[in-house]
Amino acid sequence: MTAATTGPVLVVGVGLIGASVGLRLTAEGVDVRLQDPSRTAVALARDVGAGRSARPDDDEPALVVVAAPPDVTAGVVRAQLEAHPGAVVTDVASVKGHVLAELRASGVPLDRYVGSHPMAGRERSGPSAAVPDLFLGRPWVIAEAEESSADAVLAVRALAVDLGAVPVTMDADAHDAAVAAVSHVPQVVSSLMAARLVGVDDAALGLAGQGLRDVTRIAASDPELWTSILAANSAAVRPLLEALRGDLDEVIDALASADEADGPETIATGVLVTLARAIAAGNEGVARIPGKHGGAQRAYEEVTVLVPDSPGELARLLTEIGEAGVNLEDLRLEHAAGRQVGMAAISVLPGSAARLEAELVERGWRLVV
Ligand SMILES: NC(=O)C1=CN([C@@H]2O[C@H](COP(=O)(O)OP(=O)(O)OC[C@H]3O[C@@H](n4cnc5c(N)ncnc54)[C@H](O)[C@@H]3O)[C@@H](O)[C@H]2O)C=CC1
Ligand SMILES: O=C(O)C(=O)Cc1ccc(O)cc1
Repeated sequence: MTAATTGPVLVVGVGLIGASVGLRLTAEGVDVRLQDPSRTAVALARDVGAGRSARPDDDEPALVVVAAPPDVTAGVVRAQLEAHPGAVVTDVASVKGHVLAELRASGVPLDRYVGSHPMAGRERSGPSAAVPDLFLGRPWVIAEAEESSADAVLAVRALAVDLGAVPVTMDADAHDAAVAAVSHVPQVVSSLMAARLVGVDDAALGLAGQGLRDVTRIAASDPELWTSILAANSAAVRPLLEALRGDLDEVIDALASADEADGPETIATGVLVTLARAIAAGNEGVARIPGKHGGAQRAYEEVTVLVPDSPGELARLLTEIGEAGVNLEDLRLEHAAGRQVGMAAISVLPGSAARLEAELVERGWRLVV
């Protein structure tokens, strides 16, 4: 066993996140027990290999991981602190300030409690969507409170590391402001955008490309979970949405002026620059998103290859890129609706694209140029 987490670990709430924690810890040889008000969820989590059902006569857990919906998390954490007086208790709820405030108000001693939040998820929920590598390389926020003991903090950091994540220390309020900007507001924007597609006719949707897919990917998320997250982080999310509404109003006003004009020359002064600034500000923002290894985003070169839609073709392409001695930095697949071919956009280090293109053409691949 290589894990620093020795267990036993009790996972309370065995949906996507809880069962993913259990899967990885079980694979590391840790004794994991599963508990959930849904007996089906427990049985399913057990079946996928996340651990075994908790029993009333179990010995005491060393660590309890609460992975229940955010609105019930504080109550469940409190019950676990009281039920297991020797255990460290953490929770993984997406909002931290609300949970901590509720726990403080309850008066329960918090030395054995350390809130946390893995920045990893999927659009699907429940134990059947669990995967052991969900947290690999992802940030895991450790939102220690003033009351948290050093030992408890160490145990939760060790858990994050054992799950392959990268622990990041932040206090609860800073965490909530950060996730409002990088996770919660993007969810609202994506959902609202996707909702606008409901009335769009099929012919128009057939023209959709990767741009629309990129903007709406997370709109497939679970409505119940996100209702709970947004309600619990309303104080941090609302001002950002108000600022966004201001930006939208500026763009709408500019478009209204452009609409009234007969051509670019007659558009009122300042209108076009408003539009250009909106897009340029987006360029500036997107350049700030860290790249795949967490550092500043790198400018990769991209080679786009047509891949026949038949078994083994993508694997053959990847093998041949390796044989060409070029390191694949990233891979994006695009599917053209109704066509028997896909497009693989291969990101490579600057300076490598021309060589890779030549190698692939020589091997008979068709490139999109
Ligand atoms: N889904 C995601 O992408 C991420 C979710 N989180 C957080 O993880 C937590 C769990 O989310 P998911 O696993 O996605 O949800 P899920 O819906 O897959 O699973 C939640 C589980 O909690 C159980 N549950 C409900 N009430 C409970 C209670 N009172 N006590 C114990 N268990 C209870 C449910 O029966 C269900 O099995 C949430 O707090 C969420 O904010 C954190 C990071 C990412
Ligand atoms: O937001 C993201 O980028 C995700 O990867 C999914 C996610 C959803 C909810 C969370 O609390 C944390 C992460």
